[in-house]
Amino acid sequence: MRVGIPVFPGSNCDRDVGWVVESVLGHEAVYLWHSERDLKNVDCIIIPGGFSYGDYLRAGAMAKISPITEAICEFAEKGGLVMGICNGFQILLEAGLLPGAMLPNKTLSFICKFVHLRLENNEIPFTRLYKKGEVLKIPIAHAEGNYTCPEETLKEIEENGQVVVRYCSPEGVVSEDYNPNGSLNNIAGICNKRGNVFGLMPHPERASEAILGSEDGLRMFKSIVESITKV
Ligand SMILES: NC(=O)CC[C@H](N)C(=O)O
Repeated sequence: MRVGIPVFPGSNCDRDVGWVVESVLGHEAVYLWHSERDLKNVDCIIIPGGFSYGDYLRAGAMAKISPITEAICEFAEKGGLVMGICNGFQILLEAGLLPGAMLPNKTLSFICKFVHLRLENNEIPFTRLYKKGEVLKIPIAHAEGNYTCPEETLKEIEENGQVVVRYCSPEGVVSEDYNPNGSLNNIAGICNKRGNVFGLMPHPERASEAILGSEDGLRMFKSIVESITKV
């Protein structure tokens, strides 16, 4: 399988995602430079974390108009699988592939730590190897992860099952005490209505090997592989 990993000036998790794809899973990572429009026949796209274009204006606001993002939007419209991690999620929001927007964290600081997530939807291609209600330990590292959207959108995404992961306690309790950044309804990741585009603030690639303190993120990558190779 060929996994496309877009690289923007300021991306800093592209090689980490590439490591998981190649060294942990044994698939091919294809790096796609931001000024290219050719997706090089990849099977799926994983937009990595980082600070695309220095997070100027707003995180993801400049990346949304780069040629590679236009190509990714066309790929997603045709049903291609696109996952955005952290800055990748911010780019998907800015590009309109996912609903809502990010505000600065409620603490107004950069937060880098392990958090717990409750898996709310295991019926999309990115989470099929998890159990619904499972608690995952995966780290966050961001300054703009405070998810917001209009009230009607929130109602819609909740009713459609588009909230895929939520910040929670180690026991799986969702409460304000375990909301690191102020996100509405403790939202950590959402998908589009069709389920082929998924964005999350936590970094599954940083929780894909035991030596990193958790392997709970690995099944997201394995789920994508399975969805593509075993449809
Ligand atoms: N880890 C990342 O992707 C970086 C975070 C992001 N650009 C922010 O600070 O909000």
